[in-house]
Amino acid sequence: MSKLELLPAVDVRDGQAVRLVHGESGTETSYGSPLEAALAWQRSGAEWLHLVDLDAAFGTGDNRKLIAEVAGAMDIKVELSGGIRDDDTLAAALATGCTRVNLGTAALETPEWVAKVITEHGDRIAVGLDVRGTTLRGRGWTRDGGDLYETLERLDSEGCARYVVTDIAKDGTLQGPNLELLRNVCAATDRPVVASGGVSSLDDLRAIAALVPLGVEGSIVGKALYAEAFTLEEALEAVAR
Ligand SMILES: O=C(O)c1ccccc1NCC(=O)[C@H](O)[C@H](O)COP(=O)(O)O
Repeated sequence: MSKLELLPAVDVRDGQAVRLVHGESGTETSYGSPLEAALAWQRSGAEWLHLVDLDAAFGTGDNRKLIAEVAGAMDIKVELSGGIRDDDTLAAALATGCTRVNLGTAALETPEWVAKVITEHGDRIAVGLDVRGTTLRGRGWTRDGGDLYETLERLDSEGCARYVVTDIAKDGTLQGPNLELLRNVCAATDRPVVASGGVSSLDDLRAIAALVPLGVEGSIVGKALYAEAFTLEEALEAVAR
């Protein structure tokens, strides 16, 4: 059985590494330099970094230069998210050398473009399914964007390689992941799923790791690491077997 991949998160707002609650603008707690945070996760043994440009996601500008600097400084794999919605933003994201990008809003608002870039870039494209209940949210999670399972069926048929599934109600709250949502999404698709939102403890990570046989491939971890609920070394050890 494969082990669960862990993706420590660095979410960037106004040049700073921050954590949000429910992904809401205005709830930021700042954790300083994004580059320092990313390098710290790399030194701690991370194999992946989940890097988010929150300003690009919210439409309040972007941190493009800084994001490219952070991605370029990494020796590990990088998943890049936030505001990637057209040819220009996709080209800039891919040019950072990241392993893959995570499209959110575009999958809801410009499905033809997303189908095209899935065909062009294969598994360098993942789609973020950010939900409240079973309703998808776009534009930095501020607008409704359709039904989770209908969208999943469409993206599957277009060849989408993997999904990053976030329960917004859990995100940044340290309330534990939505395991039922993860099980339901895994039952609806044969593509790998990356879990996101709510991880609070090593037991949460073990519970997500138990879903690997169902199709969960990885878990993003944000707030719990910054709040020092556990160390990344402990997390990697917890999911190593
Ligand atoms: O990923 C995005 O595009 C995004 C857009 C708007 C608000 C938040 C966004 N991402 C947040 C994350 O990816 C978090 O880092 C991740 O879900 C970790 O959550 P947690 O472990 O609960 O801090």
